[in-house]
Amino acid sequence: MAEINPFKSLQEQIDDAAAYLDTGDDVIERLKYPERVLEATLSVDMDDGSVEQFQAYRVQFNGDRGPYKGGIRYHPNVTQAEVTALSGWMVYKCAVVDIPYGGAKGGIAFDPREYSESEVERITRAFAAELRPFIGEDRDIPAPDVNTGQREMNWIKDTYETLERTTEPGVVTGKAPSSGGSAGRVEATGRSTMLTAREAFDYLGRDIEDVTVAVQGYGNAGSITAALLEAEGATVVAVSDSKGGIYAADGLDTSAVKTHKRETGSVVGYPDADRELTNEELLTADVDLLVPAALENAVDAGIAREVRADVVVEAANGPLTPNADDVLTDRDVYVFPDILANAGGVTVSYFEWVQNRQRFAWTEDRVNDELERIVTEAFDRLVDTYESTDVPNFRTAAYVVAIERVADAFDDHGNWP
Ligand SMILES: NC(=O)C1=CN([C@@H]2O[C@H](COP(=O)(O)OP(=O)(O)OC[C@H]3O[C@@H](n4cnc5c(N)ncnc54)[C@H](O)[C@@H]3O)[C@@H](O)[C@H]2O)C=CC1
Ligand SMILES: O=C(O)CCC(=O)C(=O)O
Repeated sequence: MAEINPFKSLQEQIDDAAAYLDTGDDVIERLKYPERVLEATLSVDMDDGSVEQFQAYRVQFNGDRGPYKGGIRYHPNVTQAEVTALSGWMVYKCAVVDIPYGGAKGGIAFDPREYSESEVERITRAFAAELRPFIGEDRDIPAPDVNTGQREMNWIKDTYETLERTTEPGVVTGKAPSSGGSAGRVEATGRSTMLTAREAFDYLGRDIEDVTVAVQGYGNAGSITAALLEAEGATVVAVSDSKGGIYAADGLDTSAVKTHKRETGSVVGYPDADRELTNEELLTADVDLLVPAALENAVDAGIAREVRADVVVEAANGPLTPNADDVLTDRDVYVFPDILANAGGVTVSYFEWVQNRQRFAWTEDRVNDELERIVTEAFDRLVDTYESTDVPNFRTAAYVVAIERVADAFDDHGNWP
């Protein structure tokens, strides 16, 4: 497959939506490019006494609606183009669910599984020290993404607070509750994916209890989506991770699969599966709902022609190439986009930030109720836009809603010469 630049995909998505908006071309052009890119080379001491260098990025794409917000990814394939796309998707995601943030994203190009815990800590603290002048609870607020979680967020908060000689828990979200993290943040991304799927099948007049599901990627987003869909009565028949997939016609026990992955490092080898699947077999499995929950560009046009699910709900950011999107639209497959379906993560990050600023912790029930309200309202707004305009699909509907909100904020605050 030819390499697809995710930043170009983002720009195409914006252009697709712009055709349905009155927003001026000059504003649309501005909304297609990042405001600021930080690239840092981190020189870090390794356990054996050597020094290794790591490329790190933080892209602040747009701050018209509030402080920059978005996760930090550790992965060998991290590039400036990828981080830029991810930062742009954050802008439109925050706008779709109407929370008061702009968008940013960060990443370090390395595989943390190849390093000791103390090496990962030094790499993270080195990055936090470089980020220090650019972040802050009113400026730019990092959070977890692929291969990062509470541990890394706690280190970033501690490094920042130590260097700034302050306490500012809202400088990052996705922290452990002991460091000011919110109840429900770990589950939040999967919860919004489940809520989007539930609303989608309801909208299509179908019972979630009759739905079979395949989930690509069994990390934070994928495994929680699978568990919450199972709790809603859906049957999760196929899941995968970077080592391969598994299938069980009568349904997998999502919790037992998670335990197996924790103990062995993969879903592969789970003893109660009927058989193993390749990545492509998983994406084209005969199911009602496909949830891509791994990385960008997982589904290209060739795979899209073979997808048998008639509903796709994106837990990952950018899992479909633009051509795959076109193929699925032509085939009348409903795609509910990432900027709605995985927005639960940043929404509960927002709740965490509010709690940090108020020094007042919410209960998990309150977090989940507020999240459900925000996701269902955003879903309804997308449906209204989809039905009242000529947009071809829910992704374009989502960008129409989001771009309008960002452009309004830009218009309202005016421009510098
Ligand atoms: N963690 C969060 O709060 C949020 C995550 N997301 C997005 O969700 C996606 C997954 O992120 P997380 O679950 O946080 O990461 P994670 O690191 O917890 O899990 C990623 C999973 O994807 C699997 N994977 C990687 N390559 C694969 C492949 N080719 N085929 C099948 N599985 C593969 C990995 O083995 C792992 O199980 C990313 O696109 C991320 O940007 C979006 C919103 C928030
Ligand atoms: O929780 C956050 O602030 C951002 C999560 C994230 O990186 C994402 O939604 O892709």
